[in-house]
Amino acid sequence: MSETAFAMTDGRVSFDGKPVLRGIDLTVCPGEVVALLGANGSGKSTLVRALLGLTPLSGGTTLVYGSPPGKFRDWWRIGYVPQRLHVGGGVPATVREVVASGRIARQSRLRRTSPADRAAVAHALEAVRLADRANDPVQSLSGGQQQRVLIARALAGEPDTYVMDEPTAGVDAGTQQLLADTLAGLVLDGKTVVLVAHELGPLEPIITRGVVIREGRVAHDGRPPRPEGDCARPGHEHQHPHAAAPAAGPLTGWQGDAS
Ligand SMILES: Nc1ncnc2c1ncn2[C@@H]1O[C@H](COP(=O)(O)OP(=O)(O)OP(=O)(O)O)[C@@H](O)[C@H]1O
Repeated sequence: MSETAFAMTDGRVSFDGKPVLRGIDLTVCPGEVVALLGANGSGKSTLVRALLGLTPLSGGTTLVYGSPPGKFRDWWRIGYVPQRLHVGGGVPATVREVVASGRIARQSRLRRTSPADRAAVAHALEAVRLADRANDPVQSLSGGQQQRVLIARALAGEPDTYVMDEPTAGVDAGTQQLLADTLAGLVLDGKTVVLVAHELGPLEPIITRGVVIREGRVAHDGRPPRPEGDCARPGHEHQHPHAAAPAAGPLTGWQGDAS
């Protein structure tokens, strides 16, 4: 089996005939910490979902550890933190239950929860500092705390590769630093990380590679570019296209050389 986490070649996605990804070539190797950057609506989330096979390609190919997503069986190797803050759906679930669901891909159909499962869940809850909320309904938590639950769910699965769609969106500075410290530990352990970010903030020191997406194409792939302009200022609010008209992102005007 290939140890290349993701390999997309000429990846294309269209929605209602409108091209959103227009020929993406992206390979992610073990131990890389890749930030997908770009303005609102440039296609970052679509790219992440296409890498995971959640959004089908309309052209090109993509492989997860050497297999097309539909044929990939070792999903425990991938820990996905989606962008949406809503967790638990309409079903009342405790924080612990949501985090424990991150172990499912590691469990066989017949095996009951093992001590290793319980230890991994406890460790994940500690890592995001939510152990004291473990028995609370997840809906009773703030948006930022719910984001930490999603991160803990991914941590609990002890995957080889983490895929995080804006893990720091809507979370306070302390939580951003907590996430950065947690990821730094994972990186030291040789884990692979692909994350979507609008502003790197405290994550910047651990990023090994920046991939800037502009209008569905890779505009830069190499050294993480430095943010510039108004959007780089502290306190800048990232806008989502679902909430408002598309806004310029911090890297919109970035024209640096690929390195
Ligand atoms: N399921 C969908 N159906 C139709 N259009 C979609 C769908 N998902 C995304 N789009 C559109 O595709 C484009 C890219 O969206 P995407 O969410 O991938 O961008 P993004 O770079 O992640 O943006 P943001 O930083 O705001 O999250 C946008 O114009 C968006 O409206």
